[in-house]
Amino acid sequence: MLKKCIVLFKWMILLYIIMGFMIQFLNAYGIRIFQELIDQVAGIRQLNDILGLIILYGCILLAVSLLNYLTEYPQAYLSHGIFEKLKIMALEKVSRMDYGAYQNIGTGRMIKVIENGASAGKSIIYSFYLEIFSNLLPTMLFSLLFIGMYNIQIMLVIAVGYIVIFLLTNLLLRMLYRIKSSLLDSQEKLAKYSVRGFMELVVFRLNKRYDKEIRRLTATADDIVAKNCRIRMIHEAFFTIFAVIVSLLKIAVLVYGVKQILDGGTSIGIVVALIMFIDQVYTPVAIFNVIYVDYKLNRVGYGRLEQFINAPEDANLLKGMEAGPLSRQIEFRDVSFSYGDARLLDQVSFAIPQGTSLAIVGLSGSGKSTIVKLLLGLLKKESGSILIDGVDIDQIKLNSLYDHVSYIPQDAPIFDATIRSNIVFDQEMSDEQILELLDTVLLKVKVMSLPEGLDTMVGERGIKLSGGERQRLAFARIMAQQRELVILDEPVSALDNITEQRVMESLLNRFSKNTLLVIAHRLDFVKHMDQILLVRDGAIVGLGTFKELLHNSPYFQELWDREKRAEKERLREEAASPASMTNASVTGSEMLD
Ligand SMILES: Nc1ncnc2c1ncn2[C@@H]1O[C@H](COP(=O)(O)OP(=O)(O)OP(=O)(O)O)[C@@H](O)[C@H]1O
Repeated sequence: MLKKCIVLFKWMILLYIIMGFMIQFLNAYGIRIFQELIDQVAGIRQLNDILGLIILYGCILLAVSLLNYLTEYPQAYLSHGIFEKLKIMALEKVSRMDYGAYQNIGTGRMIKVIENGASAGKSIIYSFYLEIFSNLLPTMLFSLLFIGMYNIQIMLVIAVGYIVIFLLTNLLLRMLYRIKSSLLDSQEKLAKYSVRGFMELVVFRLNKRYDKEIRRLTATADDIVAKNCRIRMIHEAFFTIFAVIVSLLKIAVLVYGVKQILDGGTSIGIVVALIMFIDQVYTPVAIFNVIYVDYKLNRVGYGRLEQFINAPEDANLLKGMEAGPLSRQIEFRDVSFSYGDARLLDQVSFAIPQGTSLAIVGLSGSGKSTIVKLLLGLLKKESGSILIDGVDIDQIKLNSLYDHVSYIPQDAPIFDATIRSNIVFDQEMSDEQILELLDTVLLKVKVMSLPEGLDTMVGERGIKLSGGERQRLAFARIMAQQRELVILDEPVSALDNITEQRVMESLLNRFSKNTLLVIAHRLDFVKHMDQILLVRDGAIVGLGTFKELLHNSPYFQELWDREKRAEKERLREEAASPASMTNASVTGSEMLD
């Protein structure tokens, strides 16, 4: 990933490095000219005699200032560009990621891993490699070159000082490593818990979870603060030790230089230049040691992003046979599936001819959504075959299959965008066409009453809409798509009876020629489907029409009786409560408007 980034930004990187070399050459050359100036001033009384040298020195200083300003552009471009690009690459990864691996990571942790990792990746390229090549290397190179011209022995002393500093840093490095690694753990934990708290306001508030969550977060935050303080103190200890070593070195050079001046072996200008060069040559050493520590630490953060980037991908997404228009049938043949070690589906077989409808019914947790996710290729079967027009799903390029499938998942079928975008995605559709669809799902009046109409933002996961409105908006989307296979997971769970009936009639009419697969809890709802698949604890225990199952399957009869009893109970309660009657009729009449 980092290599990809470097290749992507190669021209800007090259420009940045060339500018760095130019600046550092001019800096070193400037010190050299300054030394000549000092030495000439000692013997010359006329300003005119050294005016040329002063002008040259001034020009160098101006050129350095201008170049420093100009490097701001590649600096800003690279630091922000690399950071954002890494985050985009992470999203690209999510687009190809194996669904099971995605489920395992969790959103809060994933966001933190990506943020931390992208920031660490940016620092590795920008604050480490580029800093070395555009600043430290040229500074050291030109400084050593110019020092070597004055005195080879001093060059050697500088080299020894460098080794001492390097060894010291390595010691500190080991300590920092351990703290930083556990710091990342705490930060990811904090992100996980806070994202959970931010997203689940209603559940947390009603269950009074916030106090406990905040206490837990506070403890984690305290831990993060303490670790950051320790990291800072170790960092700063390094700087202090470094400053002491450089000061000692400067004093030694001063003593040695003054002695040489007194013995007539050197000039004042050269001693001043040497002191200036010590700063020049050691600053990169100091910076290198710090950025090396940071680099090692950033490797920890980036390593986590790399782990995420290396998570298994869905091999079928972009590879395999192109799926044409679905024309024959979908068939599950002895399909088994486990979540980890827990076997859920055991040798499931059924078929849906093209253009017919199938309902999957069964108690909660029996495996209905899992069957659908297997059919969508999100989850991968353990054994058996899932045949789409006779071709196993493992051989099909899923991206091409998705052109022929509409799917509404159980929860959050809506994303954070406008009502219009939630329906059309990339299709070209006029407002009239969109409103016609909204009319079919009984949402037109509601949308027209909104100040921003179709351009109303629905909020994260459609939070500004009711549960039923979210479902109906998703229906409008699949009606706009008109694909051959339509899969609905609990499509009417949030609708009242009247709305459910009307919306479902529209849906079944519109999709009468399509293959329709519906997961439903209410059996009443699936009476008119061509086939009903009855699932119990991951096994198929019945397949047939509503009437057939009612005759042949005691389990189906039991579920149907239970539903009838519950319905009667509900009606009795409604009859006994005038308030609820009024409410029910208000809801219904609103919908019928
Ligand atoms: N990612 C997962 N990891 C482990 N177990 C899972 C996972 N997803 C689902 N399960 C388990 O698999 C079983 C079947 O889940 P599934 O969602 O298919 O049930 P369902 O019949 O659709 O239920 P419902 O009607 O409540 O939506 C459940 O017991 C569930 O806890």
